[in-house]
Amino acid sequence: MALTRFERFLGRLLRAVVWMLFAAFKLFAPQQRHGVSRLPPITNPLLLLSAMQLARKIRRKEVTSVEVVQAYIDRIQEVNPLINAMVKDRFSAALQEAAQVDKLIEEETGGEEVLEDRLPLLGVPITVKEAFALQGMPNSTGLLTRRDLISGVDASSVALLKRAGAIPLGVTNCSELCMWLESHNHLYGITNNPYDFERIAGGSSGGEGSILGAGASMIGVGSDIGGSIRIPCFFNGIFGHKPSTGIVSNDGQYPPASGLQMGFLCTGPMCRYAEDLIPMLSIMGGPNANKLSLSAEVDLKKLRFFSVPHNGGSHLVSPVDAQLLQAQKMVVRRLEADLGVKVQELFIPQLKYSFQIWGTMMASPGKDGKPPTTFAELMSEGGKKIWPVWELFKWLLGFSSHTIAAIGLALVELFQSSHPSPFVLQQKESLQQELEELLGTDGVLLYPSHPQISPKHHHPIFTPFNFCYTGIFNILGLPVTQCPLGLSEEGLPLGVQIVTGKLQDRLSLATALYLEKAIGGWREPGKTTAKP
Ligand SMILES: CCCCCCCC/C=C\CCCCCCCC(N)=O
Repeated sequence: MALTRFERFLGRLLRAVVWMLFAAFKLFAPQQRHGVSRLPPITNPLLLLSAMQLARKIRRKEVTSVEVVQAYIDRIQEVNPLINAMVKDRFSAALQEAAQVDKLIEEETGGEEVLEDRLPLLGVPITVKEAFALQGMPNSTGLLTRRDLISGVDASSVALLKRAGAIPLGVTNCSELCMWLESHNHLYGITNNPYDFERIAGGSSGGEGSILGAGASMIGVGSDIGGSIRIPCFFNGIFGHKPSTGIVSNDGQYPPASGLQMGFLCTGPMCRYAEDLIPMLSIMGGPNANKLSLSAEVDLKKLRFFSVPHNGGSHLVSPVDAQLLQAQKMVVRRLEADLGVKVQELFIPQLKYSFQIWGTMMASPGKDGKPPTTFAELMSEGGKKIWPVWELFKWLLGFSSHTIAAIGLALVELFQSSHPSPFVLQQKESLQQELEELLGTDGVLLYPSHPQISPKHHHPIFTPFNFCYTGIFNILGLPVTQCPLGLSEEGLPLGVQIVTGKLQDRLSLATALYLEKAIGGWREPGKTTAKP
């Protein structure tokens, strides 16, 4: 049973309405104006080292932690007024902690190896998405009603990074309730893309994406239930990893997942240099990281590679940008030339239903039979669930404390059927089986990160389903590494998702490391406009 004619008609109607709204928006939307159009260049060479290189230098006393932390504070102070990525800092506490680190290193008698083993990130600064609890910092997730909430403890993943010696510099912006492609809310405002301030930094971990892309942080913590690590990593030209389900604890982030969503939400690392992904994942995963055999050597020549260029033409989703298709082809050529492997191009028809699969599974009750918390409940004010239609009315008059994206999601929820379509469930099952068989323990799949290069601010309102290029892998529980692939003709980041079988994270991580060397990885914004 395929989609009914009525469902297809509804899809087309929706597209027509969206394009009419988009045309009206283009005509009347106010343009953002910035005095400065480019990010200032990076002048301090410390900002161009990976976390692993810096940690080594700090341990060897080649540089002090205070110098490194101060370098990052200076860079944040220089760029944050332009990108609005960090929403609350803890600079003086971070400098004090850095001074303690330097003292500890001075007094350590066991040698560098002891420190490396016990405290692999000793003295290295880090940034954290505001949706995670970080002691002493706000944890509003962009909700005005949570504006005074200060975390008393750390989220599990943040605690593990701190225990490894990392020094948090502050928390970064996200979309309202972490459920949108753009990082915008009425508490902190909108985050800009460091490559073009008129474009989005992505969401929901967009503050992390932007601050990392701007060279004002080198490692950060993000979360992803539909692409919230991978979309901002893609738009800001950095690396990110959505781990296999169940490896990194999701405790201590808001909102908590409910229903089946607990199995789709993943916490993971975001960083500028690929070599930091594995150490961060090992730390953030705690004992669970052992399931991934991250230290086992990967011989890329022995892997089977596949490339899927698009989702087969869903009418809800934009076609994949020609420059992204070209970049993915270039990766295929490099893999074939450098490694002598044959990359097989595939079309997987079930991917066309990615959004329907994601939507159905996200709305499903958990194993305990309880339905997930509704978006309107999460948006509640003074303990009362909001009324989406009333909220829309308020928004039109400029009185709502919520973004149009959050209101839109609460409205869509009203029309969601409580009876999942058997056709969609069947597509999900067959896709899961096909991909698990295809990838096994040695398969690597290349898939676009998103059909579009970073859009202009607010434009995702007209293309809300595009996120399903990333969201589908949350439902399937597969690990994905987001890898940058140079810049477009307009100087905006290109990229690709690298997908592997469950618990085979080391394969996509090794492929990303290779591609960083082959293609160049993160590029400093405003410096070069280079095609891949
Ligand atoms: C104002 C327009 C709103 C229309 C809403 C249309 C429905 C689209 C459904 C879901 C969009 C969710 C986007 C999720 C982005 C990433 C989420 C994440 N935390 O990983």
